[in-house]
Amino acid sequence: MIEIFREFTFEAAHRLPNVPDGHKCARLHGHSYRLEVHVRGEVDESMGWLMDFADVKAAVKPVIDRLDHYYLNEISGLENPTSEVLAKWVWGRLTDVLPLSKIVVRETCTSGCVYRGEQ
Ligand SMILES: Nc1nc2c(c(=O)[nH]1)N=C([C@H](O)[C@H](O)COP(=O)(O)OP(=O)(O)OP(=O)(O)O)CN2
Ligand SMILES: [Zn+2]
Repeated sequence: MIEIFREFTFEAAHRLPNVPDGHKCARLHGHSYRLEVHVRGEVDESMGWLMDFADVKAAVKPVIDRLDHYYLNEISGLENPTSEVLAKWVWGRLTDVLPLSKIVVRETCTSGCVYRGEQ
């Protein structure tokens, strides 16, 4: 078993509607999000790879296109767009097309979320 990953970036705005009064994240703001999509499986011996990185990119493109330069709160399922909710949402959009092992969402250089599916 081996794991490969590809990293993506997108810009998006959000606010967190359920935080306590006065919390800064209740205000509209934006992030340069970074998204890692990890897939796992066996190496194809003749190719020497699990799958082509380009195929990972192609599978994730519709997800990035749905998020990039949007107001996340307006997207169905992202009404409360925390990193955790976003990671699960991405997993849900990709689980039928890629052998996922992990989704990593980074909101900032220092904060993010890792989702490994329901285990
Ligand atoms: N568990 C979570 N906590 C927070 C989330 C989240 O998605 N999950 N999101 C936020 C905000 O979106 C915020 O914009 C990012 O948080 P934070 O790292 O605290 O922001 P800063 O870069 O401004 O951090 P400072 O250390 O205050 O500079 C908040 N929490
Ligand atoms: Zn934020």
